[in-house]
Amino acid sequence: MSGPDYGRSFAALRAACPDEWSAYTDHAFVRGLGDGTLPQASFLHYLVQDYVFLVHFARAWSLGVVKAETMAEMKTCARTVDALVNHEMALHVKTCAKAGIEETALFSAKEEVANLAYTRYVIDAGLQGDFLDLMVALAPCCFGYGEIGLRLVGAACNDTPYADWIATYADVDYQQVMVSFGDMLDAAVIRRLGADFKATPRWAQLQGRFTKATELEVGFWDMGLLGA
Ligand SMILES: Cc1ncc(CO)c(N)n1
Repeated sequence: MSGPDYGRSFAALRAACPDEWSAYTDHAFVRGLGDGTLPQASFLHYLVQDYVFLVHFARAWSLGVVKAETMAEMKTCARTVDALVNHEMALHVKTCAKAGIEETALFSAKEEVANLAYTRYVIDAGLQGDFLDLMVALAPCCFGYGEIGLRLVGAACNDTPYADWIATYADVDYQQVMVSFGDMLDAAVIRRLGADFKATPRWAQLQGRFTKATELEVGFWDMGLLGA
């Protein structure tokens, strides 16, 4: 199954871990969002955890500003922090408010282990490694949700209660952020590893980080299903 065009680096990373990638993007939780069969309690449980996730995820992207080597890299990272904290999280705040959960409760929600493991893995990739280590650890989250959003919005079921969630990730603004992230990632990879990046020893290590982050996304969906 091919995905949206978010650049060469992402296409190569995704193609090298097909099992992990489909376990993530075609997870039972995702199917339940698409056909509306996901229990509301599971969804709310996930969404509260995802708010906490986005707090730490925004911290990880902020580290990208610190590790950037070009103005284009810095701008993409700064823009993504803005998109996360000022746009994507609005979905969580609005949806939870309708269910009677206030934003202060979201901010102080108890973080589950699968959630904590994921974001701290990403932050550590950036602390221990360089800009590329950080970017490939961030990539599955961003591109995966872009791919899921596009697939679900094109699917038949119109009466899923999760249409707002789907619309957030299928939205042209989110998709545009993904396309520019993909362009920036390609440029960052070529700048550091050269056009033949896939032949470098470094690429195998970066692939390992991407695959691990993809596995941690699967764990996040599992947590969402179990928590309700
Ligand atoms: C767990 C997770 N992965 C990716 C995204 C997309 O930003 C999200 N909101 N949550």
